[in-house]
Amino acid sequence: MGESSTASDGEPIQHGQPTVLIVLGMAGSGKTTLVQRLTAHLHSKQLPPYVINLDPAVSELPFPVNIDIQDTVNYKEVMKQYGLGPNGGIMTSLNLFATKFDQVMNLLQKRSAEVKNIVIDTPGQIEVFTWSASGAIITESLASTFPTVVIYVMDTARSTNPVTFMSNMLYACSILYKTKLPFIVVMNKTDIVDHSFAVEWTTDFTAFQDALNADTSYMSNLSRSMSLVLDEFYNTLKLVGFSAVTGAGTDDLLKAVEEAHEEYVKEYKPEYDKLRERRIKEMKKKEQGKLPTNAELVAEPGIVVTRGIDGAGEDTSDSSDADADNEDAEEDSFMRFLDAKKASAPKT
Ligand SMILES: Nc1nc2c(ncn2[C@@H]2O[C@H](COP(=O)(O)OP(=O)(O)OP(=O)(O)O)[C@@H](O)[C@H]2O)c(=O)[nH]1
Repeated sequence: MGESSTASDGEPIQHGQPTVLIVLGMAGSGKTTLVQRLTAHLHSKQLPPYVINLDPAVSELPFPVNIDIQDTVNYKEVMKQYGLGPNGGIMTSLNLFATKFDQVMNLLQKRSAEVKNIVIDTPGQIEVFTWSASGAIITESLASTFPTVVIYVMDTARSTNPVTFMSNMLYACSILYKTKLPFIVVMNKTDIVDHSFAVEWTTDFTAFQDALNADTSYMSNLSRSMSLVLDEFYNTLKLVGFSAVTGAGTDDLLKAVEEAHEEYVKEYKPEYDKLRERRIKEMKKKEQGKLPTNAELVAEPGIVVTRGIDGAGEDTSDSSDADADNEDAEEDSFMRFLDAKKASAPKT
């Protein structure tokens, strides 16, 4: 387990509610290096964060971590046992870990008075987290308990083409739709290319149009229209230039995190409070209506020894109740969609 911040008399410092930072981004954008830089900075300010690694396939973590998915789930073993390739292995490992996330939440709640930030590194394959039931479960669990913020990391040097920039921004916007949380775009690697072009493109519509002017392709025309559509997204966007290698922009990033924390409390918390109440009601209903099966009565939970989750039980199931709920909801909505289609189809 990592250290907690301590006062000079050795007593833990009480910090109020911590902010959860979910770090997302395309493979190679610099998520892990950013977490490393941020962690080192916060340690130097005597504010060590609580760090969770959710990437089961990372070979070496360059920062101290409190909870590591790799201590609970063996990704290579998962691939072998389920006959999966690398992506399927990562997805299934995250599913298995999500079934244990209530234990992670208990640990976080116990430590919440002592830490100011909870930092979460996610798998390189961004869709494994953003488009999976387990990613949604983890995000909802965190966001219905703590002020939670998404940090979307972009590689500045690889976004200087306006069409590429637009496709990355559309992706960012789709993640905002999925997570429904305050959103910070971190333009990383500013030691290679300054991010001022991105600030200009997101604040001055004509500057972006000018950048596209030389190009008359279909993608370029589409990007032109899309920049108008994204105007509202850009208006509320917190865009920060950063270099995970040099540390430039760290203060700006922390300031944006503070603002996003406030935004969560004002704008997003009421929705997440409602969601939590609904979940509690659903759980109570399930508990009342469900009798334990014979298997549940005799089952001895296996123990996985982990650095982070003391006494976490090994789980061999491949989906949780919450996963199933989510799938049910998606199936219901798909059935409604089909019914609506059938009803509106011209009669032959
Ligand atoms: N010049 C420069 N290089 C960086 C910066 N941040 C990360 N890198 C480099 O970019 C590469 C990818 O960085 P990672 O931190 O592993 O990126 P990631 O997003 O965690 O990658 P995945 O784990 O594959 O998703 C590494 O070679 C880093 O050294 C930066 O601010 N500046």
